[in-house]
Amino acid sequence: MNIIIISYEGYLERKSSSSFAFALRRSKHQAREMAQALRLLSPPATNPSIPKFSVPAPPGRPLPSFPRRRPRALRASASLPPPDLGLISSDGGAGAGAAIDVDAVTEAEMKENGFRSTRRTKLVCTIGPTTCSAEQLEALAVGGMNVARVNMCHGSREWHRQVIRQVRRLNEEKGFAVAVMMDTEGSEIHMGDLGGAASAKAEVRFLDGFPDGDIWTFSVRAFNSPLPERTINVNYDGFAEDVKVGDELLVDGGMVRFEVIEKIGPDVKCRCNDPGLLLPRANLSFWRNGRLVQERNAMLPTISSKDWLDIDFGISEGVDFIAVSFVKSAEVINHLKSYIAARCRDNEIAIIAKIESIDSLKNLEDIVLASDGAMVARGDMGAQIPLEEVPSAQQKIVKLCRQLNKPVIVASQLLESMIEYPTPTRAEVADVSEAVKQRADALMLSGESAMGQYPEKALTVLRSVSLRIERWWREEKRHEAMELPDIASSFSDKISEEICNSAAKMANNLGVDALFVFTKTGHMASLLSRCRPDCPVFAFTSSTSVRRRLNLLWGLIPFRLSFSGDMESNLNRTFSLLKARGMIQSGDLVIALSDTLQSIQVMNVP
Ligand SMILES: Nc1ncnc2c1ncn2[C@@H]1O[C@H](COP(=O)(O)OP(=O)(O)O)[C@@H](O)[C@H]1O
Ligand SMILES: C=C(OP(=O)(O)O)C(=O)O
Ligand SMILES: [K+]
Ligand SMILES: [Mg+2]
Repeated sequence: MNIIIISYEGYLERKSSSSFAFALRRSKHQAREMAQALRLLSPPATNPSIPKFSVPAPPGRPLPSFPRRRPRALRASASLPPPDLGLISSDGGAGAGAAIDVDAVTEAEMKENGFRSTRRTKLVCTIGPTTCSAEQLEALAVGGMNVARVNMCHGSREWHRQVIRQVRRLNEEKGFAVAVMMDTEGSEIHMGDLGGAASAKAEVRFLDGFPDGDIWTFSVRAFNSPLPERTINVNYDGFAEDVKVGDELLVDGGMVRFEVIEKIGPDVKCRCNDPGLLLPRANLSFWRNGRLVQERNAMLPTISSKDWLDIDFGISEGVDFIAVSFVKSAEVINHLKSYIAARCRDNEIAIIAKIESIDSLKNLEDIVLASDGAMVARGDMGAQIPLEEVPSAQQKIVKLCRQLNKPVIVASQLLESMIEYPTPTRAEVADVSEAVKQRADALMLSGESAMGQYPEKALTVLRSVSLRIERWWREEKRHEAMELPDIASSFSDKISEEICNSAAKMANNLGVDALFVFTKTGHMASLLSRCRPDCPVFAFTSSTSVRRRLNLLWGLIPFRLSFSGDMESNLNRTFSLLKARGMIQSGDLVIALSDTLQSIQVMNVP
């Protein structure tokens, strides 16, 4: 099949020469004439002088000129208005059956501030005891939560089921498009549940000026509740055999530290060296001579038998993402993907690899390539590599994911102090800004939203810092010259990639208001997001699940809309639907792409 590109009045389209004559519609008459003039309709064998992908300029025709945009009326208030919670998929008066699904929060934000200033960085909130009610979930959705994460380390399956269904109900009834991410427990070592207590304090006192830490027993024995005083259950049977006297035991990535002082059968006695709060089911790791010990626990499978049951549960509840804890190699991701493909009709679950172990850093590129996205899981990573190496690992992972076109989430302790206090530290704000400057796709709250006292305030901080830093980036015009390597695996993908790279560049150079992409699988939308263009990307897809998954990607505003292969009618319908809802205005300058036609078109909204 020979590929040609036709251009007329700001419109470029890719067509196979065989289907070209049929596909031409009346409105493209000029392009046909032009193509004929250039003898593009004859096969290249007889026309070897026309190189592939050359975009011929119409002879004697001036470049299309773009009327200047009308400035958008900006209102003074920068705060997020309450969303219009009306019937969201109504067609806005644009004709029966012409419905479009729009996120209620985004719609309100766009009406208020114009779409140039919508937030590009996506926000993930871990749901826990303080945020699991319908009202609290709604408050987070209104506050900008794009993805709700449930952590299978904690809570019962029934509890998670209620949360997932509540999120779905909110989406259906109130017009949100919050995606659900299930995070596996993994088979790493962790503490038991503290016999029901919310937390316990491990302390260090001073006797005659010398530190004297509490002695705690970490045991693999099964206890009847209540647990004996200062006793912690450990979930891994090999624990007591694997640790040695003198080892350092890190709880929760080093938030509390102990030294192993004695082993008595299944009991390991430890003295607290660095005091802190012990939380139920906190992760445990042990270090010897300044290095992480990975003995038999390194042989445990990444996905435990309990994880497989959780994954089945996630599939049956229709989660959008599964985040896999402590990934060591690409193999486990491939295995999980084929498991899901065999059980899930349209392969509708995206797999996020959590980068948190030494092995995952060693095999980073293979793992990221095999996955649909990655998470910089700084909590456990900080217990596996020296803390001072975490920031450079983060930067490396974020950069690699962008290059390989995989969404990346920066997670853990972004606003840790807000678990207890209503205001973040300056250092936390700087950390959030750094992740936004690195242009990560998403930021994640853990304890801040799962069990903290100020979940909505923490989300507000993420939202406002993201908006401010993104604006700063645009105002300073600091287009970073990141090399985006070719990633296409087929010729057709290569075309999509070139179209998206060019469209993003054109969008910046022309100062367009928005990129529109009509996408079936979301792939072309992801390629646009990868370019991090200055303007927002409106992604139209006919699948509700693709739409929810696109919610994780930087700069994308996903809409659900059924569309045809006819770009002209798609665009006309989309324009009138969005205009009727007050989301775009006549005169807005738009670049529209389609992945079925592999086309690119520059135009003003009529
Ligand atoms: N479903 C839940 N039920 C109870 N507590 C939870 C739940 N999810 C999270 N939490 C609490 O929030 C804290 C932070 O969540 P997260 O970072 O996801 O877990 P972890 O601290 O185990 O890595 C947890 O330590 C736990 O105390
Ligand atoms: C996100 C992380 O994983 P989890 O909260 O499940 O331990 C982390 O370790 O940073
Ligand atoms: K987890
Ligand atoms: Mg972790």
